Amino acid sequence: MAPEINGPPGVICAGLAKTWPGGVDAVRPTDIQFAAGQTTALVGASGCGKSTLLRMIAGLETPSAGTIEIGGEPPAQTLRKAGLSVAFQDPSLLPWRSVRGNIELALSLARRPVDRAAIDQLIALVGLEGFADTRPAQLSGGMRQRAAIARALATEPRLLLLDEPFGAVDELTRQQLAQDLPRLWEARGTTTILVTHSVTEAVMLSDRVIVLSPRPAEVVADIAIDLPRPRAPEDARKPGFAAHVDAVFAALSQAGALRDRPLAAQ
Ligand SMILES: Nc1ncnc2c1ncn2[C@@H]1O[C@H](COP(=O)(O)OP(=O)(O)OP(=O)(O)O)[C@@H](O)[C@H]1O
Repeated sequence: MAPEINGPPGVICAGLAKTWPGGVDAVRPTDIQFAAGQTTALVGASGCGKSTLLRMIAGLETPSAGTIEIGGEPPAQTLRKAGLSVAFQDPSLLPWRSVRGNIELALSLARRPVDRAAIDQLIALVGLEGFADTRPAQLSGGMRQRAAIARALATEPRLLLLDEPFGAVDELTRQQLAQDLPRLWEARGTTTILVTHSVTEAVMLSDRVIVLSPRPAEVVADIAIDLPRPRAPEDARKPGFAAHVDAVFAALSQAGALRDRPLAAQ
């Protein structure tokens, strides 16, 4: 069996670029480093290339140019060691398995012990108590997304990649998750990279927000979110928090990302 990865990995993208077949340039040659154990949000206009960037880091798309190293190894290696989890917009749960069954399968595939109590804790963390034995078709879209988040967390990944994981989740649950998840990532020492359309959510969750230009994506601002943790929903109204949100919006505006389609302030 492959050895375990010890500690959260840093991620280094060097000259990373993606041109889709047909000539659509999604990501311009880009150098980005994600520090070990930090949470970084990627924000930018719709269609700018955020998901493409994240999918390349996940090893799900092949870069047209450049390299990605996760803790010094290529993404495929990290995937093989089950050190990487993804939760994307489309939850892709197996329809014939319950919430618990989907989580158990992820653990089995990662060759991790199936600990019923730990699974119950995760299901409770994402607010799905009472739905452990329910199949995806009987869940709402937001509940399916939360089940996918629980599944992504179950294997205790060293690197967690989240693409709009709360897209269909209701506002109150989003706020709860935005409080609970960073605590878990901190306790476990997870390197987290997330894509979100919400600037407030980016600031609430992250140590750092990277602002991308309209397509093809390139880094236009790199903003440290040096606000104390834990952060609560009411903190969003405090001047320090609002100043960070304003800084992200200013960078988006300067990059021309707000021209056609404003990003949500919430
Ligand atoms: N599989 C694919 N084949 C061809 N083009 C693609 C593919 N996936 C994405 N694209 C194109 O790449 C560009 C960037 O898409 P991407 O999904 O990365 O953007 P995004 O910033 O994540 O968008 P959104 O915020 O709306 O989810 C778009 O022009 C899109 O049409």
